[in-house]
Amino acid sequence: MVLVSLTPRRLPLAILRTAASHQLRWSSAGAYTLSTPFRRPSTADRSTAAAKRLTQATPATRLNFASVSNLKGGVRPPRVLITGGLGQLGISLANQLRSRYGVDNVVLSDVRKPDPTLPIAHPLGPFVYADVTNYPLLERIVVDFQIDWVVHYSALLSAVAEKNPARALHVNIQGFQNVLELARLHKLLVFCPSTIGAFGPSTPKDNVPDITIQKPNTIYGITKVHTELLGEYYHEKFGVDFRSVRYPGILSTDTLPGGGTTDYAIDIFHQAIKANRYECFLNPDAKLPMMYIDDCIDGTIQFLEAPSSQLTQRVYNMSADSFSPEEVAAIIKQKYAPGFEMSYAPDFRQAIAETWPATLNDDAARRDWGWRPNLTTDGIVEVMWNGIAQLYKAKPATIQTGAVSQAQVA
Ligand SMILES: NC(=O)C1=CN([C@@H]2O[C@H](COP(=O)(O)OP(=O)(O)OC[C@H]3O[C@@H](n4cnc5c(N)ncnc54)[C@H](O)[C@@H]3O)[C@@H](O)[C@H]2O)C=CC1
Ligand SMILES: CC(=O)[C@H](N)C(=O)O
Repeated sequence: MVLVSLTPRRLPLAILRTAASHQLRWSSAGAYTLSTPFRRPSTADRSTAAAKRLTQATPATRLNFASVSNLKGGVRPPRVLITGGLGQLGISLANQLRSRYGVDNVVLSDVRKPDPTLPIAHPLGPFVYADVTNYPLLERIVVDFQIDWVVHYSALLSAVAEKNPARALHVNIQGFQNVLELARLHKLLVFCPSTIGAFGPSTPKDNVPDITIQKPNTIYGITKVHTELLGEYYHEKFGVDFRSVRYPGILSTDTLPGGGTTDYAIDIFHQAIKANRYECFLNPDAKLPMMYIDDCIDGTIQFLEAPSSQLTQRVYNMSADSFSPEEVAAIIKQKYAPGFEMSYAPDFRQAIAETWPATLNDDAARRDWGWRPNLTTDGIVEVMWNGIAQLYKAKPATIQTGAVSQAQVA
């Protein structure tokens, strides 16, 4: 894989190229508009390539960037920095945003070197090293690349954080504070996800609303409550366009989970397809909110592009469906692998799962910015099974399995 960095001198050319070759059009109103307004794809769409789906023109309605972002006059698409960009979510978001805004307008950053087997759709797009705890380095990237939006994905997830609390505090708290300060000084839109882990043992279990008791007892949860509160503070006090959603556990086929409590829901498919058995680190009835990655990424883009004036709050629950290990195992056994055997050896992650909600209420996200998931449990299991089975058929040698998350938290 060859990676190039985009220098500021190349930016105007990059923008022109983007406008010419992608879906951007110069409108009579004197603004670049995106001829494909964000459209939530139907389930049927999912058989076609994501990039193709997002670049098909539907000229009837047009998105003027001026209405959705901090861009002056809406004269160009946003330039986006994704921190933690090589993680489970960053790669998928970058693939979609690069199809939508132009490859050079989406800068990926991380502290690890991109592995050629990662499913990066545009490997020649800009990639930079950025430790989010290093403020001057982050500022340099924001200035050099003339960044407008930061999607701040760098974080240690629940299980990894619990094993290394000091590091989690540093990365999750210092990293976010750095991004917020940059947003204040350089007028950036900041999206930083929160999680179901921002709730705790005293939160109600079911149909959990946006505003409720939040007293998590994990380091991860504590750092995410800090994210929510500090982001809201910067919004109120300094007018920073801070946005956050509480993601549930996200399931993906071609990117691996980073060491969380919900990782079993991906591992189970790898092990079922390879060995027809799985030992789960949560109890059979540990029901948690879950979502397929396409819904997560589509919803995130929809939220990023929503006019700020439409948002009645800065942090939203975002839900698709909920299931427990025994429920997903039953579907696998019934529909895909009759001989599949599931056993249970709950570890410290069970104690974390017990403090998280089983179901979320996301009415406000649906009302304010039109959030709708496409897939519920049966659909999620179907795309996971088919997608991972396909991976093993196509290129088994390159697949790192679900054991990765076990190793990370050992
Ligand atoms: N994947 C999920 O199920 C959920 C994720 N989230 C949140 O979404 C965000 C992204 O999550 P994932 O992609 O799943 O995580 P991940 O663990 O797969 O990726 C995180 C990335 O951050 C990078 N990173 C670690 N320390 C760093 C540092 N000091 N500087 C810069 N980068 C650093 C890692 O190298 C990694 O590539 C996180 O904030 C997470 O809390 C929230 C709920 C669910
Ligand atoms: C739900 C999350 O935040 C993440 N997947 C984790 O399990 O830590």
